[in-house]
Amino acid sequence: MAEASILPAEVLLCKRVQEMVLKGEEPPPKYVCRDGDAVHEVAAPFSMIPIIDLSLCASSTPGMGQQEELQKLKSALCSWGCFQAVGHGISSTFLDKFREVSREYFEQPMEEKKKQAKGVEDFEGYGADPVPEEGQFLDWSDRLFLEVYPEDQRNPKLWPEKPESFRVILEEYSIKMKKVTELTSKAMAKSLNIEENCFLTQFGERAQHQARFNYYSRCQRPDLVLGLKPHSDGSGYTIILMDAEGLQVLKDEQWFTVPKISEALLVLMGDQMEIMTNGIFKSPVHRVVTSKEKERISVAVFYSPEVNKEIGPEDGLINEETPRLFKKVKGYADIHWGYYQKGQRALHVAKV
Ligand SMILES: O=C(O)CCC(=O)C(=O)O
Ligand SMILES: [Fe+2]
Repeated sequence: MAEASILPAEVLLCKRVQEMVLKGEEPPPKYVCRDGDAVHEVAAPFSMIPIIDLSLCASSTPGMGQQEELQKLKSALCSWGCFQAVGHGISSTFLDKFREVSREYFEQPMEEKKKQAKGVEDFEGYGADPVPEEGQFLDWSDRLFLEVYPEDQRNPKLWPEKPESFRVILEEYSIKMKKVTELTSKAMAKSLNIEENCFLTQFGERAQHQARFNYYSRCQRPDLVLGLKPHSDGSGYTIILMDAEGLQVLKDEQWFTVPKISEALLVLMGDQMEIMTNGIFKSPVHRVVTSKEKERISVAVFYSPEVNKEIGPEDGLINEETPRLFKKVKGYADIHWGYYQKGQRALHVAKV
């Protein structure tokens, strides 16, 4: 432990958490960030984060409960900032296949994963997030980060060739994700009674999809170490597939565990949707806890407006009663990243 305490973050981040666990190493001090806040935790009852049927919201023949579903969607995003999406058009069998191949990727020998290894300060590839600012804690996780859309932004060298089915399945998932983002963006606009394509237009033709495969190794000290530190996403919104509980959302100053629902995708607002909805939808602070018993896998797809596109609150959401809260912003993802590395939120930067 004495030796570990002098290791700077740059050095620790060259090692994979998975390797430390296999070698039976204790979490080094730079990973220790919790101070007994566990007492305030509540496992969210199954029904607290609403389950929304996207196909019902999208149907072009209104009726049959569409208005109620849209109302439920709006209310979920105003309070929780997230919802569990079903009726998204992806079969449970395929979701399981995608979970499985993601797990197989991380369970390969380190030599295989090192083919996608990133430099400590790079973003894309296999490894950990770049070194945070002094004084920030490290996350008990390894991840593979890949650009997915626009297609010309992909870095094929970083798309794993093993497991053999990885690329084909990721490609298929990506195509399906495009449909899910279209359904979701339209449903959100409809729920706010604004033109159904308005968010799609703001995201733009070259909207970004980035996939982040997260592997949270088992941890001997879940009371002291987090899988992912508290943060809000800098995306427009994020679509998360998980294979176990562990993700927690902050609401009314309390952490709530997101239940795992096999057939559902968690859709979580990022800061840019909070801006585009003039603060009506909330971009929630969330974190991932660690577990002694089981490792956890998740795949987050960050859906963000195209690079260099100015975004801002929808005109239809601004009136005398609800005046403009946010300015138009450009390059928000980069601004967000700067604050993220300091363990801070960035949203104030966009406030009027
Ligand atoms: O692992 C999860 O469930 C959430 C991941 C997450 O919040 C992120 O990658 O930004
Ligand atoms: Fe996140």
